[in-house]
Amino acid sequence: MDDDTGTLPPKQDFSGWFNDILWRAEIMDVRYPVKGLYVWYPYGFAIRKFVYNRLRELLDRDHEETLFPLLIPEQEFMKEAEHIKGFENEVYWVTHGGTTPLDVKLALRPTSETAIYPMYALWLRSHADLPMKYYQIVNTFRYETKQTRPLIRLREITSFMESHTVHATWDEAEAQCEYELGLTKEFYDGLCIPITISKRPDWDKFPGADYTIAVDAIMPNGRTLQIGTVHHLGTHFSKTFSINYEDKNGEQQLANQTCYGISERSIAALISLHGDDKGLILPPAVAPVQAVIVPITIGKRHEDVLAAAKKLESDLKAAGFRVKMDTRDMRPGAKYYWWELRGVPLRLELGPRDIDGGKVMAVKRTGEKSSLELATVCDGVTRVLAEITEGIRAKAEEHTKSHLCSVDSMDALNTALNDGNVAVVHWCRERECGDAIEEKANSSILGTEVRSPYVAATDGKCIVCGKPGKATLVGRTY
Ligand SMILES: Nc1ncnc2c1ncn2[C@@H]1O[C@H](COS(=O)(=O)NC(=O)[C@@H](N)CS)[C@@H](O)[C@H]1O
Ligand SMILES: [Zn+2]
Repeated sequence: MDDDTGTLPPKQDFSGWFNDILWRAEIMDVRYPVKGLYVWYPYGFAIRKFVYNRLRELLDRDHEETLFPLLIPEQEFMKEAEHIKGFENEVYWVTHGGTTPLDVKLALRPTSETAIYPMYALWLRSHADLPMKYYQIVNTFRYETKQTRPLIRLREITSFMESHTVHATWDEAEAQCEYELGLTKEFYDGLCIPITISKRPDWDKFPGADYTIAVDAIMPNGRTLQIGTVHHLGTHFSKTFSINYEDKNGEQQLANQTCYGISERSIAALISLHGDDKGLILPPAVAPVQAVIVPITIGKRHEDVLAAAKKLESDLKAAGFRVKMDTRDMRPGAKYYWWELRGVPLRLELGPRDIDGGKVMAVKRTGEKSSLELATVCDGVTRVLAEITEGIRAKAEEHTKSHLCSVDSMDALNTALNDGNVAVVHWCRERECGDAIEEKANSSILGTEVRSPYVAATDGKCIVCGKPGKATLVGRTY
């Protein structure tokens, strides 16, 4: 879309790199004239399509997809006290239809509990209707006052997956929370994104929830990004919205609920964790173009090379790969740069010598080169793409592991965070020690009950008061 002026900043300058890559790799255009609202370029939207196709595949094992209205009448939105408190400063209101003032103000959904739950109250009658497990992927609106940033903190969240489930008992709802965490782990494994899972402190849980378990990624600069949350809602909302059912004994029971959300932050983490100084590096599973064929047509064998390249392209497409052939009138080197910037995982270079030898040069976006037999090129490409995936995963795991460090003093905590790490401390879970940790180290308590292969769930002395404490993640967040 934009002619290329200059080059991408080094990834070391992460925020400069991230802002630049969004337009250079044609992900999102930030020039839309409303703060916090951004435009998907077609290429970015194609990445979103593959990422969310995968999310739908996982959700559809256990949920059904629905779609609820965007506009929520004030009286429904204002029903649940904690929910209102949590969102009253973030909700956008529609007050007019044309020039006619509306008799009832309508909220633009910041999340859809108050749109969905009045309908759940109509749908749910008997225990036989349970469990109900529905999700939608919609845009939601939050008047964010912290710094907005494309893909990370938007005022229109364009790709908001929200799951809302209803269960007969608290325990069944808890089992669903665990199920959704497992689904989220599988989703992010598919994107080669290492995650930490932890239970948010009470002061940071979702408004109206019994508890919140969050999924965080450690970004290149050591700050953490919350890329998913699962909330056990208990009967908070079913009380407010009269979501009850007749149990086996004919008694009316309040339902127990969960809700669960993932947004385009998943794509922010994908871009940020895997990219390098040359641009994006996309795991083949979600790459709109998995392999680009570049015919080397310098010299007289022009026709042979093009014919062989066309055959290669059709063979690979027939085998189900997403392949493009680049025959633009450009120097090969300029083509390489163009596709590397867009994170295409594999480049196939085909020249006269390759054809004569019945081979094609396979160049991984992660660096290594190897030559594949054209006769078995589909198996070769399958193997090489799998190697690329494992290379991307290993690099991200190494990054995450090396940015987690255990500390047992406030000084060491400050140093760890200033060095761009996430700290593992012991915390007694008392509010005042929590406040001390957050204030003295300018940090956020991410959570306890930490689940990560790189964090030992040990007990120890609270870093503030010395009383028995639990392993706790502390970081600086987006
Ligand atoms: N302004 C925002 N921009 C982008 N993503 C956001 C924004 N606010 C929240 N998210 C993402 O959306 C997820 C769900 O949001 S939430 O508030 O935690 N939870 C809910 O809204 C619940 N109703 C579950 S859907 C968060 O984990 C976070 O990854
Ligand atoms: Zn303490």
